[in-house]
Amino acid sequence: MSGAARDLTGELLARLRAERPRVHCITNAAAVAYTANVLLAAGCIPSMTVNPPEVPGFIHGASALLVNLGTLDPLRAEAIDVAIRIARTDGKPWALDPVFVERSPTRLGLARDLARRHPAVIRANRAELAALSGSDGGDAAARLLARESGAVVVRTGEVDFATDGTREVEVAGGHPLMALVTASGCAATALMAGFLAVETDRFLAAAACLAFVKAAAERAGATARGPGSFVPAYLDALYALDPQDFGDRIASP
Ligand SMILES: Nc1ncnc2c1ncn2[C@@H]1O[C@H](COP(=O)(O)OP(=O)(O)O)[C@@H](O)[C@H]1O
Ligand SMILES: Cc1ncsc1CCOP(=O)(O)O
Ligand SMILES: [Mg+2]
Repeated sequence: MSGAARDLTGELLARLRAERPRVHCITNAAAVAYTANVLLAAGCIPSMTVNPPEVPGFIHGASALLVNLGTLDPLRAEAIDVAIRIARTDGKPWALDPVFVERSPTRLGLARDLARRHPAVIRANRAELAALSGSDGGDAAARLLARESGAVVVRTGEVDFATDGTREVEVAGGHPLMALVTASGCAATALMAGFLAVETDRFLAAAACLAFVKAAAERAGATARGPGSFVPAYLDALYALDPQDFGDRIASP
C-alpha cells in the first residue's frame, strides 16, 4: 500500500504541476495570502474573490473550490452558499475546512449543513472533528462522518488520518513548527482541493496531498530556526520537492 501510494503522490504532483488547476478559495482573513502562496508554490493557481455576484464566474472557470469558515461574516456566508451551488451544478469538487467549529454554535450549525451538501473532503483538526461529529474526534468518528456525509474525512495533527468510510491511511512526519504558523491547516485544505482537481479518486487525492505536505514540512523544518524562517523554507520545499523525496510516509493504521 505505502509504495503504491508514494508512487501515486509523485504522479499526482506531476499532474498538478502540469495541469495547474485553479482553486477558488473562500477562506478566512488570516489565511488569504499564505494560502495563495502555498497553492502557487505547489503548482496551482489561486483565486480568492468573496464578492457574491462575482463568485459564479470565478467558479465556472475554476477546477475546485475551498470553503473555509475561519472568519465567517455575512458576505462570506453568502459567497459560500453561491459557490457550493455553482460547484455542484458544474460537477466540481469542493473541500470543507470547518475552522473553530468547536468555539461557535452558529458556526457548528452551518458546518453541519454544509457537510450535507456533498463536500469531496472535510479536513479538520481533532477538536473540530470532535465538535462536528459530536464525539471524541477519533478514528471511529471520522469513519462514521465519512459514511454519513459521503466525504473523505481527514483529521490532521502530528499524525494525519484519512478515511472514506472504508479505506484508511495514516501519514506521519512533517514538523511541529507547522502548528506555530497560522493558516497551515487552511492552506493544506486548499492544496487538497487542488489534488481533487487532478484525481477523481478523492481518497487517493487526499492521501497524496497529506504525504506531499508532510514531506515539504519535514524538509523545511530541517533548516528553519523558528516559525519565521519555516514559512519561506516550506514554500521553497513545496516548489522543489520531487517524488523520490516523499519516503514511505503513507501507512495503513
Ligand atoms: N505536531 C505536529 N507535527 C507535525 N505536523 C503537524 C503537527 N501539528 C500539525 N501538523 C501539521 O500541520 C498541518 C495543520 O494541521 P493542524 O494543526 O491539525 O490543523 P489546523 O492548522 O487547522 O489546526 C497539517 O499538515 C498537519 O499534518
Ligand atoms: C487565527 C485564525 N482566526 C480565525 S481563522 C484563523 C486561522 C486558522 O488557521 P489554521 O486553522 O490553519 O491554523
Ligand atoms: Mg484549521
